[in-house]
Amino acid sequence: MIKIAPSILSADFSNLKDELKKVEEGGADFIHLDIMDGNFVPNITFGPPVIKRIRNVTKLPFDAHLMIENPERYIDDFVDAGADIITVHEESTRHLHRTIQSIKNRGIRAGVALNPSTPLNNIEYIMEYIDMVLIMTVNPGFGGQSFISSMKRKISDLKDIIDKRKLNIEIQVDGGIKLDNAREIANLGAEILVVGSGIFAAEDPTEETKKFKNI
Ligand SMILES: O=C(CO)[C@@H](O)[C@H](O)COP(=O)(O)O
Ligand SMILES: [Fe+2]
Repeated sequence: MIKIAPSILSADFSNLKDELKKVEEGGADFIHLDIMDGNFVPNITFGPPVIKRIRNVTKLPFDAHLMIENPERYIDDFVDAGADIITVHEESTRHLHRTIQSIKNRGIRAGVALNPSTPLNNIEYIMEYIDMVLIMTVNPGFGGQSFISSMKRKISDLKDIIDKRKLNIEIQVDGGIKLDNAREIANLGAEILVVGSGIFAAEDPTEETKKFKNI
């Protein structure tokens, strides 16, 4: 079954506890946390203190998507706050291998995210060290954008590479995923779908999460 990671970027921040409960009840597999620094991306969101607070209100694993420059400076803070997976952008650090090592050394899962224009080649030599690749299907920074259709080929190319090299890597896809394109994206090889506005802008996020689980 497809794994669903609701992104709280589109949730009601004044009522995060209830928002988390709603998607947990709907069968969400992860909580996707979009961390933005106003530098790597134009938007600013939240950081470790918020994560630490919400860690107590759900048992779901926290999937932290760091859209920040030089994320190596903050790995320990995010692990200490309760992140179970940390994904860093390939474009955000000069020393990707070292950054991945510092995530793995803390005993959690490491992912690498690629902006739409970043080729898969850029992660060729570090793939054996990571647990997940996040294919961005919008430009990072905001929820509610449209899926960039040329990313479909990127997802299936990544799936081929993983299969050919027999790597143990999950493919996560993030941006513009709605009920009407989710099945197609899953069929290309995506195993974890991040859904923000598609769940939290809906009237009933619990029911919407169930629908995504059943695509
Ligand atoms: O990382 C990001 C945006 O930078 C995403 O996780 C979005 O939050 C997904 O939102 P939708 O496109 O599903 O509304
Ligand atoms: Fe994200």
